[in-house]
This record gives sequence, structure tokens and C-alpha cells, in this order.
Amino acid sequence: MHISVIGSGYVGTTVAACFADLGHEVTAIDIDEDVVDALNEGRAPIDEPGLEELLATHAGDRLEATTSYDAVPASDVTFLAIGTPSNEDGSIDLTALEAAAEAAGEALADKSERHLVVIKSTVTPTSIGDVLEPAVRRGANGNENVEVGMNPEFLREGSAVDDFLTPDKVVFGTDSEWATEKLHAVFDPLLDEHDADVVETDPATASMIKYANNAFLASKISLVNDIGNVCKEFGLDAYEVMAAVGLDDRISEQFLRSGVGWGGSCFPKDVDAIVAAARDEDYDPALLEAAVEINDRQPERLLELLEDHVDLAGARVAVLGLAFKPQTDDIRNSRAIPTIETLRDRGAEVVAYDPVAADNMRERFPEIEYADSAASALEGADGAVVVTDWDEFAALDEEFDAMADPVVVDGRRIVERRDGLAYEGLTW
Ligand SMILES: NC(=O)C1=CN([C@@H]2O[C@H](COP(=O)(O)OP(=O)(O)OC[C@H]3O[C@@H](n4cnc5c(N)ncnc54)[C@H](O)[C@@H]3O)[C@@H](O)[C@H]2O)C=CC1
Ligand SMILES: O=C(O)[C@H]1O[C@H](OP(=O)(O)OP(=O)(O)OC[C@H]2O[C@@H](n3ccc(=O)[nH]c3=O)[C@H](O)[C@@H]2O)[C@H](O)[C@@H](O)[C@@H]1O
Repeated sequence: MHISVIGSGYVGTTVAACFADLGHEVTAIDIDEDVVDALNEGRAPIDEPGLEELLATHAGDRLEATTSYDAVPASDVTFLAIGTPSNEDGSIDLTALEAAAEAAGEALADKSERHLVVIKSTVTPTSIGDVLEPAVRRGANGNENVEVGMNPEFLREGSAVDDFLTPDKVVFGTDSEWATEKLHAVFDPLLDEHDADVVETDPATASMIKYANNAFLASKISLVNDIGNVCKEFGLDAYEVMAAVGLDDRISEQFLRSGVGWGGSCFPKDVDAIVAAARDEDYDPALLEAAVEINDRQPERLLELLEDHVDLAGARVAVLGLAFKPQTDDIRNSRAIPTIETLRDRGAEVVAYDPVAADNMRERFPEIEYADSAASALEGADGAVVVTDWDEFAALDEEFDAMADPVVVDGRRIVERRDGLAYEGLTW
């Protein structure tokens, strides 16, 4: 099959490279020429394990990239993987996706065979019917051969290729059997290799499945954080408690790590977007609002625990970990951001360290100090907090002895407790 993928960011690049690997002819389309050049040279514009290898194998062969939409009508199916950020009020901003949907429609205005345009981006349940399908139709000048479907994506940053190629489920949201069959033709090479559940539904339900998935996972972590805070009050270890709770199949052992909370480019924006969409329909999703509030409070609790040991005004505090999770340099909505902001508000001098994300954080906080190792961040510090669970922090030991006062508040349960180190766990 010939597939065009519009948008070559985290999702679009991964999807395009994986479709090529599954044997399809793929054209990746992006407005960013640097991204297009990188793809054509077989280089990954983003850092994801396994992606560079796939691109190097397929670029110039089954995969090509371009800034032109001319490849759209020549393909059998088109996927749209454009960003869907938040407006100021948390609601979904469809501007970029709507523009790309209309441009895809324009490219298809004269196509005489049926063509499926699939929304891969995360969009609210009314987005396709109210905004995106009309945009495609407007562009296509009413060409009845063009149909719109939805295929939400569940991959995680840091394991994008592996997650895409070994999904638990794939969701096809379509308005016709023909469109469902097209999506089967796209995904059957994957489903032949890997057993995954296939959910066939309509586009609005498919959109909601994606939000329900992310809202559930984010709320699960917030619930675990709430329970973890209670554990801490009783002097109990939330990790021991949740390890036992997770043995219940109905709960599962995954996403039970309590601590400083969830960040990243999707959980915060997606929970905000579905909350805003629900409020638009005059429903207040109280549990989702509470999940956000608990998440916002965790960095503050981390620093309250530090303040039990250190007077923050004038103190030198090491912040270990800046990325929103390990194995990425992505700092979007990282819990390190409110942590650093509050430390500075309280008059602390911040020295930050992350193995890969420091350059990105420097753009956000150019005025703080960045150390080139955890050891040098800790040297002479009056206190330390751990915000990201990088493996290397588990090996820290005598480095704490070089602190002015060896105090660490661990927001991710990664540092080893030992004599001579005042250690506080956030929820243990
Ligand atoms: N990042 C992730 O891990 C996941 C993201 N998603 C969803 O997938 C969607 C895309 O997210 P990302 O890939 O992270 O976004 P991104 O921001 O990394 O990539 C978007 C790409 O679209 C390009 N673009 C913008 N306008 C264009 C146009 N008119 N024509 C062609 N290209 C255009 C940009 O240059 C950029 O390369 C979002 O809705 C997101 O919520 C879903 C699952 C996972
Ligand atoms: O829609 C998306 O973009 C994606 O969002 C998340 O993926 P991602 O944000 O890449 O990363 P996760 O591994 O889910 O971690 C998100 C945040 O939760 C935190 N987390 C995760 C698990 C846990 O037990 N505790 C916890 O605090 C992480 O530290 C991180 O800050 C989802 O896991 C993906 O399924 C989804 O496709």
C-alpha cells in the first residue's frame, strides 16, 4: 500500500518509519524543511530508540519525505499526525491540524477513487464532526470520494517504535465498512506479526477512547500519589503498599509509581482538554479536576519535606533530573519546572543536573546554574531533590558526602538510603 503521513514529529516520524518497515510505500510530509532533509538522509529528527535504524534502512527506498502535498492523492490512505496543543483555558487548539486537514482535502479535490484521511492526532470527540471533517470537505470542494476516519495513537516517548510495533490494541474509528477494511489493510502486516485487540468503532468514540486512556493513566498516578501522601503521614511505604495492591488483576502493577507527579507533552494537555470539553457540555468532571490538582501539589510537597531540614532562603539546592521522565531530553511540563520556580520564589540558589535535558531547561531558566554531573551539583549543596528517575541516580553514594549538609528529598524513589544521609521519600 502507498501511505502518506502528514506531520513528522514524534508520532508522524515513528508511524512513517514503522509503516515502511511493515512493507508499505510511505511518503512523509512536513512543512519543516530540516525535518524533511533529515528523513531523506535517513536521520531521525527526534531521539527515539530504534528509529534511526529504521530510517536508515528505509529512507530513499520505501520511505521518502517532502514538503509537498502532491503525494497525498497518489497514496491510498493519508494519516494526519499534527500537534494539538492547548489554548490558554486548557481547551484543544485545532488550528494547525485544521489547516493541514484542509490542505489534504485540497490535494484530493480531483481524486476519482475513494480516499481515506485518518486523524492520528489526539482530538476531542466533537473535533472530527465539527471541525476536521468539514475542513477536509471544504478543501476537497465537496469531493464525495474523500472520507475521514480516526486511529488514535498510544505510543510513549522513549519507547515509541517498540510501543507502535507491539500495541495492546489498535482502534479504528470509521463511518463505513470500506474505511475499516482500508485500516485493516494498513495494519494487517503488523497484526500478522503481533497479536493485538482490534477495536472497530465510530470516529467520535475512537477520539474519546484516547482521552479516556490518558485520563485514566494520569488519574491512576494521581490516585497513587494521594494514597502515597496518606502513607507518608502514617510513616508507611507507598511502594510496599502498592506492590501488594497491584497484584490484583483488576488494578494491575503498572503506573503505580508515586512521587512528584506526571508531566510530558500529553497527559497535562489531554486531561486539560477533556476537562474543558466536558465543561463546554456543562459537565464538571470532578475526579479529573482533582487528578490535576493533586499533580500540581506534589512538587510543593517535595519542597515542604525539604524545608523540614533546610531553610530555603539563601540555601544552595541541587535539583537532580530535569526531563519529564528518563530516557528523554523532553522537559515539556516536567515536574522540575514548578520545583525550580518555587525554589527560586523562596530565595534558594538552584544548581540543576540532567544527563541530557539541561540544554532544553537552560532555555526556560537561563539564570540558574547547570552542573555537568550529579556529583558536581551535589558538591557544597545544602539540600537536594530528585525529580526524574534516571538510573544513574540509583548509583549515587559518597557523592552526598560532598554536600554542605547531606539532605535529599527523593521524588522518584531512586536514591539508596544509607547512614550519614538525611533521606526523605515523598511517599515512603
Ligand atoms: N508525542 C507523543 O508521544 C504522542 C502524541 N500524540 C498525539 O499526536 C499528535 C502529534 O503529536 P507529536 O507528534 O508529538 O507532535 P509534534 O509537534 O512533535 O509534530 C508535529 C509535526 O507536524 C508538522 N506540521 C505542522 N503543521 C503542518 C502542516 N500544515 N503540514 C505538514 N506538517 C505540519 C510540524 O512541523 C511537526 O513536525 C498530537 O495530537 C499528540 O497529542 C499521541 C500519542 C503519543
Ligand atoms: O498521548 C500520549 O502522548 C502518550 O502519553 C503517555 O506517554 P508519555 O507521556 O510518553 O510517558 P509516560 O511513560 O506515560 O509517563 C508520563 C508521566 O507520568 C509519570 N509516571 C508514569 C508512571 C508512573 O507509575 N508514575 C509516574 O509518575 C512519568 O514520570 C511521566 O512524567 C502515555 O503513556 C501514552 O500511552 C500516550 O500515547
